[in-house]
Amino acid sequence: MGPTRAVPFHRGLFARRGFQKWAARFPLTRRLVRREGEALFDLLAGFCHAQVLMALVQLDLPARLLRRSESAATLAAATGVPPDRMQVLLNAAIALGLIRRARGRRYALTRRGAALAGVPGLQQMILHHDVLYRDLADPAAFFRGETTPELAGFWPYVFGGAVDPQVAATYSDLMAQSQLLVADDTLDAVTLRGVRHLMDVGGGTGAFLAEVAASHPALEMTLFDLPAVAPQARYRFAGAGCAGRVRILPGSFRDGPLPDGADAISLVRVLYDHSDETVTDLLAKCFAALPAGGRLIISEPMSGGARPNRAGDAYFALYTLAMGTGKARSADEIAAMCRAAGFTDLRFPRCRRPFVTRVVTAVKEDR
Ligand SMILES: C[S@@+](CC[C@H](N)C(=O)[O-])C[C@H]1O[C@@H](n2cnc3c(N)ncnc32)[C@H](O)[C@@H]1O
Repeated sequence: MGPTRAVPFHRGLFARRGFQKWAARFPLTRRLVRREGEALFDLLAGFCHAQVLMALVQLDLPARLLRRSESAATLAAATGVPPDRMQVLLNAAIALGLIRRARGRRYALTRRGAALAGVPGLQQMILHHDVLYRDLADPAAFFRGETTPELAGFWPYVFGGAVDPQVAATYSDLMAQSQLLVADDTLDAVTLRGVRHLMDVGGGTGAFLAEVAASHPALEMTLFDLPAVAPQARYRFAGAGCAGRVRILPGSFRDGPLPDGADAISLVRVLYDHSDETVTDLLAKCFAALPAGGRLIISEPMSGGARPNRAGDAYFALYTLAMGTGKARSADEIAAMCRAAGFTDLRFPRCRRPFVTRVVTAVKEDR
């Protein structure tokens, strides 16, 4: 047996109980020790925090408390939760900054709680986490790749098979609800000046194009998505008064070339669902479909790459791993794949909320 590798000095020190005890009292280190301890405890308790969030949403408390403040007894009676247990839940929600005590022994939402009630798609997102929870129940086995995650079944289209319209409606609704924030942030980050015709590939039920239509009245648009999904966009475009400007093309980007005619293509939350092989093929098809000078806009949550971030690397990376085929890629990885497809002028515009989406743009060079 070879010699055991020594634990680096300062890490070894921090791991020692005696040092922790001393450092927790010593004036120059006690703040650091407390901060580190709290951060570690927060990680340890994170799954309870998430379940408090889930319980609030399942019991519809954010919507109730958005309307008016309520007493614990009223909330208990309305939800079928015994009063003493409702009190535990309310205290937990107060501790997490979602609920506050209001006058007359009532409870109200904080600003964060109001955002939970009002941000489109957030509650649906939380509710569908029951699946991901089950998938992560044995995390070591999950990371070893020894489990069969359920989440893959929730998003059946990624495997390229036929999609049941009922199932498609469920996931399209979840996507459409959460699309509004993504659309806002994407449109803030990129300019469509000079674009004549935008094709949104994997555009779902049209939430992104409906937002684009509102701010770009002269733009022609095409929505391309699977036959079980794309036709649903009709209703949204009719409601948004832009049906005359949008062509809806049902099809699969796995099956043949993409339709041409657009001078810009957007891929919003599409790449991270798919394997490198599928993404390579899709980017090549985007390149082929665009004219010289055409633009590509990619918007989705991304990994931080060499500098991992909480949203991309401690959430979306696990989510896409559970889906089985997807992958949270960094902006640099996506840019490299775009270059390999022939695109140039790769840009990384700043996004307002990188935990919602990040953007990479590219151009098919005008030779
Ligand atoms: C995660 S959703 C994103 C939808 C929308 N862009 C958004 O951000 O809300 C991915 C979309 O890609 C579509 N999609 C998946 N595979 C596809 C394929 N092979 N051809 C066309 N669209 C596909 C799905 O139907 C779905 O609408």
